[in-house]
Amino acid sequence: MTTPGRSPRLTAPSGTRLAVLIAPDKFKGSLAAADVARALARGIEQVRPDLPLVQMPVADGGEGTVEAALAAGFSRVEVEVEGPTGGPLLAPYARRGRDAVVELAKAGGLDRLPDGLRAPTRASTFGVGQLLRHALEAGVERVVLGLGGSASTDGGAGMVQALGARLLDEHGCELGRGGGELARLAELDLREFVRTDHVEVVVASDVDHPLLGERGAAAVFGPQKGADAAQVRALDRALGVWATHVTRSTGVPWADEPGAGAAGGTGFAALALLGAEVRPGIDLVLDLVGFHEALLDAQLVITGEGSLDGQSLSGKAPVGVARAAGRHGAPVVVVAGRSHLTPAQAGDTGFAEVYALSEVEPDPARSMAMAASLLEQAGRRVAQAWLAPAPDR
Ligand SMILES: O=C(O)[C@H](O)CO
Repeated sequence: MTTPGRSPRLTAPSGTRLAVLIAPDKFKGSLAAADVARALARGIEQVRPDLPLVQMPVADGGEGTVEAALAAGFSRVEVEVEGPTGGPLLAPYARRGRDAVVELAKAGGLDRLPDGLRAPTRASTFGVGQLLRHALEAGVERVVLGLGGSASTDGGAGMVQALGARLLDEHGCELGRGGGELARLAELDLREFVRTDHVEVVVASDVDHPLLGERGAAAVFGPQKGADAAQVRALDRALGVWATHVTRSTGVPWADEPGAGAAGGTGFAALALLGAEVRPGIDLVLDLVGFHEALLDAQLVITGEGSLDGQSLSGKAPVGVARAAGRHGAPVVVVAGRSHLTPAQAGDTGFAEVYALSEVEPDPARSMAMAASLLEQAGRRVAQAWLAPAPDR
C-alpha cells in the first residue's frame, strides 16, 4: 500500500450520513468498470452495510465509454457494422435525446479483431464511421466520440470513407481499407461526404499525442497493434500522405494538434473533417455520467484502474477523478491491479492512498483471474481504514 498521507477516519457532516462514490475504470483484460465498482461495493458493504454507496463506472474515452453512458441512463442502439478487418459485427452506441456516445473501440477495437489476430496495416475505422452515420441519420445534434483502444492506424480514413468520402489512387480507383493503403492516396473526394456542420462533435481522447513523428500514432501505438519497426515507419509515412491531402482540402494543418494521434490518428480526421473539439476522455465522461453532481454528497471517492505507473499517468481515468474530486475537497483512494507509483507521485496526483491487488496476489495471471474477490477484499480494507465507525460513536 502506498501511503502518501494517513487515512483519517471520516465523519459525516451533522445530520447526514457518510456517502461514498465508487468511480473506477475497467481493469483491462480482467473486469469491466461496472464489475470493478460492484466488487468494491460488496467489500465496503461487508464492513459498513449502513452507508449509501454510489457506483459510477467511468472510462477514459477508450473501451468502456459507451458502458459508462449506458450506466448513466443512455439507451443502447445496435448497428451491424464492418469490424476492424472487414468481417461483420454488431456494435452498440449510446443515445439519449439529441446526444449520442459513439466509441471507436466497439467497432474497431483491438478486442474486436477476429481471434485476436492483429492487422496493423489493414485494420480500419470504417465501422465507427458507420456508427456515426447511423447516429447522424437518427438526427442527433451532439456526438461524443470516444477514441482509444483501436486496432488500426489509418488516420480515421475508414471512418471518413463510411461517411461518404472517396479515397482514390492515381488511376482513380477506390483505395482498400487500412493505414497501409494511404501511401497510394492520390485524391481525396469529399463531394459526397456527410455534412456535420450542424452537429457538435466532441472527441473524448485517451491521449494527447500528435498524428506524426516519434510521438505520433504509428510510432507510439503501432507496436501494441502488432506493427514491427518497418511497418511503423511505413504507417507514419502513409499517415503523412493522408495529412497532406486532408490539409489541402481543409486548409488547416491539424496534424500537430494534441489528440490528433488518438486511435491510430482518428483524432486527426475528427478534428479536420468533423470539426471536432478534442477533450481529455475522462473529463468528458465525468460530465456525461453526472460525476460532479454526485460529488456534492460524497465524503470519500474510490477510483481504480488495472495498472498505474508514474510514466503513463496522463489521460488515465483515476487521475481525472482525483483532479475533479480534489476541487470539491473529497479525499480519493485508488485501487489498482498493480501500481508503480511512488508515494510522492501518488500524493502529487491527488491520491490519499493507493491499494494494489498485487500486494495480496503478486502473480499477475492469478491476480487477473481473481480480480473480483481481490477487489472485494480491497473494498473491505478501504472501509476499515476510512469508514469504520469511530469507537466513541
Ligand atoms: O487506440 C490507440 O491508438 C491508443 O489507445 C491511443 O489512442
